[in-house]
Amino acid sequence: MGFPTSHPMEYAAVNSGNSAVISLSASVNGSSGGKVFERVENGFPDADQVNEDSPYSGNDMLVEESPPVGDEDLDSAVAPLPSVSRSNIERRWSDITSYATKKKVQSWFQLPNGNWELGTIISSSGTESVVSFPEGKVLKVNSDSLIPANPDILDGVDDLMQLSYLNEPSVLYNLQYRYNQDMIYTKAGPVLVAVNPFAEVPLYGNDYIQAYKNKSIESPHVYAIADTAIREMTRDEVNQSIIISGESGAGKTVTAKIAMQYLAALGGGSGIEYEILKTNPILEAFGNAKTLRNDNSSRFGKLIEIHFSETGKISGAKIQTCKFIFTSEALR
Ligand SMILES: Nc1ncnc2c1ncn2[C@@H]1O[C@H](COP(=O)(O)OP(=O)(O)OP(=O)(O)O)[C@@H](O)[C@H]1O
Repeated sequence: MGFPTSHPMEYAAVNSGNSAVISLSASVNGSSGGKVFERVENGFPDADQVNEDSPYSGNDMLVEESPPVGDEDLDSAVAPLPSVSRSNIERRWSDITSYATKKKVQSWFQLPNGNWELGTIISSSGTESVVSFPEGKVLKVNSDSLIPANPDILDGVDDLMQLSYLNEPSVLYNLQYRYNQDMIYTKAGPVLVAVNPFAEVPLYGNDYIQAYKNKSIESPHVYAIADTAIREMTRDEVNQSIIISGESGAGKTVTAKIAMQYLAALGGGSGIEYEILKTNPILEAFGNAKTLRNDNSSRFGKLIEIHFSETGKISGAKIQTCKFIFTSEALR
């Protein structure tokens, strides 16, 4: 299976980074403060709970050596490795390849052109492994260059933290798997990763806003992030911030507008929300320009403060802009 390069997709991450900021401020007791996120779990099983086959287990591994064989007899071909004993944690964690071999799972291998290719290890002899790739290609590769792939059952998980193996090709594969089904949003713990579809996707509008408001839908979405922010602001009486970051053309401005639409739908009523939304075209008229990466590239940073009254309704807004200092690359 072919796979794009290490950086196949542009993305914007909501709640991480440093480009556009939407700040929600509650008007209660003058309290203020940013959102404090919980620590991200690493997604690996508890060391006490894993079985003895796992690379996370504290037990030494003992496997035997045998010559490599062909594709046709995978069951008997897999597993033979020289006897090794591992005594420290560092070696244990780095020895995922032999675990993969033993478990007959697939591994990622990076081709010279940067693409990741998913293959099946058919034999391994210490430092070298024979890997079979799609279309009958078989390569002998350095075992250290193999990166474990996740089982098929984890394809397209909502949250990258659910992946057993959290590595670059697995993350890219999962994002692409979801993207192919118009699921452009994926969680990475408290962070939302958005892959720019550069096309209309059926994920927005009143029906979706109502669904996220009623919590009848749980898929990762900017609406869900905005919903959490507004609810936590109301509940804890603490100001909230949504930080949207990504490279030029990743979709930060569009993402900010989507978040503002949700906030306007939930906190609207007085009509002021429409005035806030209407500031976007005016700011863009003066501050955007066409570049190689983006036909409508913001040439300034934005801090949008949305103020809420005690009843949870939007009472005002303040938009601050700041100049960017561009490198020659970014100006193209
Ligand atoms: N959710 C989305 N759905 C459809 N198209 C999108 C979406 N997000 C971004 N796009 C497309 O990508 C283009 C670039 O997005 P946007 O202007 O938001 O990027 P940006 O990260 O703000 O870029 P810059 O930093 O250059 O201002 C948009 O004009 C739009 O065509």
